[in-house]
Amino acid sequence: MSVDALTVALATRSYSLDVRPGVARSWPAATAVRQASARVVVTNRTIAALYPELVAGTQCNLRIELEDGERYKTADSVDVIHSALLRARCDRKCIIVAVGGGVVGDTAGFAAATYMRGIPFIQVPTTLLAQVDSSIGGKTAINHPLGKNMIGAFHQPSAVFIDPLLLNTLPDAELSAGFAEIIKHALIRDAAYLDWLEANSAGLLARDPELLTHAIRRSCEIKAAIVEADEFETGERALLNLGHTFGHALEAVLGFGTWLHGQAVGCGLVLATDMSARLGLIDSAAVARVQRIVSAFRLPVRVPAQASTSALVDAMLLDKKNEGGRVRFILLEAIGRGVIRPESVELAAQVIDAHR
Ligand SMILES: NC(=O)c1ccc[n+]([C@@H]2O[C@H](COP(=O)([O-])OP(=O)(O)OC[C@H]3O[C@@H](n4cnc5c(N)ncnc54)[C@H](O)[C@@H]3O)[C@@H](O)[C@H]2O)c1
Ligand SMILES: O=C(O)C(=O)C[C@@H](O)[C@H](O)[C@H](O)COP(=O)(O)O
Ligand SMILES: [Zn+2]
Repeated sequence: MSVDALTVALATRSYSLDVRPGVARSWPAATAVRQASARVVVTNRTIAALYPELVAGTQCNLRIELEDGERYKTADSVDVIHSALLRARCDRKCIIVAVGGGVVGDTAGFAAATYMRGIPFIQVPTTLLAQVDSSIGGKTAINHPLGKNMIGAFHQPSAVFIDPLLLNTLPDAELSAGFAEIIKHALIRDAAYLDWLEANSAGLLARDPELLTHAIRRSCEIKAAIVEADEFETGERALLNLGHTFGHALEAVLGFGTWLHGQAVGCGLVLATDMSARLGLIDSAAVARVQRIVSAFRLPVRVPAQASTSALVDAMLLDKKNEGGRVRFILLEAIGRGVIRPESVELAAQVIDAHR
């Protein structure tokens, strides 16, 4: 496996994405960590049991273990973090180190964004999904009972340590979930990457280290470039939401944690491609192809019966991309080329019904 450092170069500052086997252990050496008044590791019980050396020891002044799961990506968990920081008298120079998947990263990141109006944090992502997507770009959020990621802030990490070796312990379903975001990156930006993913699905699912490292690197490059161009999602960053208008609605309607985020996004990618075909933007052969690829990575492609179409449409009406009462969808003009368009929810409802 190769050694790679990528950079996210924002208008105001830059930070590195260090992609390397074993790099997770070097988070205490990061400049931001060395300069901090105290180091607060936020993780969950599963990670703390699997990787005690990453989340304890002399490098860590305080460790906060959250409950594991999407249903704990809540205001209560943020309160647990804030209360622990206050009890330990942490000042504005302390740093939060998020060691975990997207749930830990989003929750700890939002706690960092809001504690004393903002303290620094770094990301040590431990799932494939977090390594290719959620640890990069500074979107932090918690869920509200009425909608996904409804309460949040843009707060960029000071550094990201991406260690592919941590994926050895990841359950198969969680690995597959990460591929939903990877397929998304290919669909919006890089047709050749999709060809490569299609040709290498078996090796990637078998966790071939060379293939996995290539996918992590390519996805990080795509996400970093989009975030650099549009940090606060005033334009093209919304492309990273391909599959999410449907996906977030599925997560909320099924109940947070019933489907993994990646599973909901996988199904959402098929629905968004079908919607694009119905609008004449893309060939209908693309729908069958995207469905085949999503299935090959062991992700769902059918909308479950318990999520009614009307409930899904109601959830889509709450999407953060909506403007002036119009639902904005991310669609495909071609494989490798995403586009953002307001469209009717009636068409979205037809698409949902066609994929029961
Ligand atoms: N901020 C963003 O830009 C962004 C992007 C994509 C997704 N997200 C969010 O990320 C969340 C999903 O993240 P996720 O897929 O990482 O789920 P997750 O954080 O729930 O982690 C998945 C499961 O794997 C376990 N786990 C983590 N690392 C492990 C390891 N190395 N070995 C064994 N088990 C491990 C976790 O304890 C958990 O049970 C969603 O809430 C989603 O909304 C945010
Ligand atoms: O970074 C982004 O921008 C994304 O949209 C990445 C998505 O994969 C991620 O799930 C994100 O949290 C969704 O953002 P939201 O604004 O729709 O809540
Ligand atoms: Zn996502």
